[in-house]
Amino acid sequence: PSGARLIPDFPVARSSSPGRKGSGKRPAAAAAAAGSASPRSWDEAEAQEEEEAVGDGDADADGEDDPGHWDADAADAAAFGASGGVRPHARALAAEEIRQMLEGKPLADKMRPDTLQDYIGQSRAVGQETLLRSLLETNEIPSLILWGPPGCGKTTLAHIIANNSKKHSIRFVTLSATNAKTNDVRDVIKQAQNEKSFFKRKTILFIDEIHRFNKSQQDTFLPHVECGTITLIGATTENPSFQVNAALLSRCRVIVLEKLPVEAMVTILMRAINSLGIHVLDSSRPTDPLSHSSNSSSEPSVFIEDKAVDTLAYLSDGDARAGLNGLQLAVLARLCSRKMFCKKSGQTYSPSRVLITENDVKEGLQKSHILYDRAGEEHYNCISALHKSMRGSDQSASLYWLARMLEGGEDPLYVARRLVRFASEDIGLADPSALTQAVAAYQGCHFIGMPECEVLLAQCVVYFARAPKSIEVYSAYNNVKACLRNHQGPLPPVPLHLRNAPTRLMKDLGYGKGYKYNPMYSEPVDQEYLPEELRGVDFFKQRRC
Ligand SMILES: Nc1ncnc2c1ncn2[C@@H]1O[C@H](COP(=O)(O)OP(=O)(O)OP(=O)(O)O)[C@@H](O)[C@H]1O
Repeated sequence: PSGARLIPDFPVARSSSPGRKGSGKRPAAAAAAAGSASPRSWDEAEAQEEEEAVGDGDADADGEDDPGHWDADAADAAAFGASGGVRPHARALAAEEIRQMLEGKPLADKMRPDTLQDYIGQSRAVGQETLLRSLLETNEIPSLILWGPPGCGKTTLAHIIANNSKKHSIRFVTLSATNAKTNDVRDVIKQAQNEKSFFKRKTILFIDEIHRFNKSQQDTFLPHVECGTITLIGATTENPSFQVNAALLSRCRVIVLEKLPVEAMVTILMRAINSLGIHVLDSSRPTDPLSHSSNSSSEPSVFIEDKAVDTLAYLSDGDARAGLNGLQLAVLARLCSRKMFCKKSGQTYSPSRVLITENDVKEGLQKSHILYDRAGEEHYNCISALHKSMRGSDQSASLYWLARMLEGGEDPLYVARRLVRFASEDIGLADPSALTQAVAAYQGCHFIGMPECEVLLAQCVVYFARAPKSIEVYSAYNNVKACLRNHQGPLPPVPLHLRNAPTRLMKDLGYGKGYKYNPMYSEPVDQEYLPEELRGVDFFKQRRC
């Protein structure tokens, strides 16, 4: 992926990053910091303020003891020398101010854009030339299904539509299929009918995670979408062709949102970083003059390494919520550990700089559980570990890998599908009811969703770990497939006696001739079922034919 080159693996200490110096290329975060990202803040006035050149310093030359703390004098003397790559952004904010801004509501919610202008990426769905964009601009909102991976901006797009609709006196009601009941939907529809008939007001109903509604719950909307009582906007991470009723789907426009690319993630993160008044250290410009902080308070300023931003953008895997929350955790953890550090060492002196390093953001991501990458390698590693643990009849390990996936946000249906496969591949005829168990677990997960379905999967996983195993059928079937693959020349014809003969002509050609209908015989029937050239082959015994 393009993002891979954004995070070359070089040590934290700037003095040991010749690769970056030499390449002359600036990482995405530094490039964004240098100009393009438009600062946004909770306080618009602050964001408008002219950028000031603030802060200076660098990490400890070895970056080991406590890379997050250093003081201006030490930094000046470090390898970075009297120069550095501090990229100025918004007004210098003190660490304490930043900590207060980060407490409470998740950063991702605070940063949720209100307008399409601030909505990053997704140009295929809502770019300038798209139909949806013109519809949104003229406030002609069709019923929509927003389909895309987590954190790519589905709810945000709905939020932007809601903002716009309110300006045009359109009601916007939000329900989440994770906790709404059918009666809640009925109430919304009833109110929408009243609003429509008495006040001629339209209602847009946004249902988050619409795939969690079962088919009959989805049927509740159908007539009301049809007659225009409500405009439905559903958001789903699941393929709507399987998870949304066909009839409902045909009345909605499906908008496919994509995983945010690394560049878009950098822009989103940089906006948050600017809003917080955190400064980015540009490692590609080691000779920039280090200016002293313009922060008037005695509190330290907060800095982040540009490679930390790039790493965050890359590891967030297109999920802006994960990236922003990872940033929030990294900054908060670093600010809190600064306090602890001072306490522990009994210092009264507070370090004048706080640096967020690449390691801090990696830890932040781990804490927000997103290092479990649902689309990438970790997804396959964990399912493989689960499969092997069940095969090895280790029930504890099986439960562990199951929980690792589910707690990491894995789709329970993905796990359930693997269990169906395992039931036949590894247990097979040693316990044929395993297949029934797996299919039942799949259906149960489909009915009740997470988190309730986790115990269904846990039960099935333990059943499978404890079950006797047989690969007899699986191996025999593989032998048959190998036989077909290795066959030279045209495949042998189906023996005439095994062919059906529904017409006179076929009978005349010998179809079905000599076939012995088994139920007519009380003793075992001597009859060939394989093609002539395979006579005597036993796929259950041999590995290859
Ligand atoms: N395209 C975007 N532009 C700017 N910010 C975005 C964008 N997409 C997501 N974000 C940020 O990420 C946060 C989470 O996004 P959002 O809630 O829209 O994701 P979602 O696709 O609905 O995810 P989920 O399926 O997990 O509910 C938002 O609050 C916002 O701060």
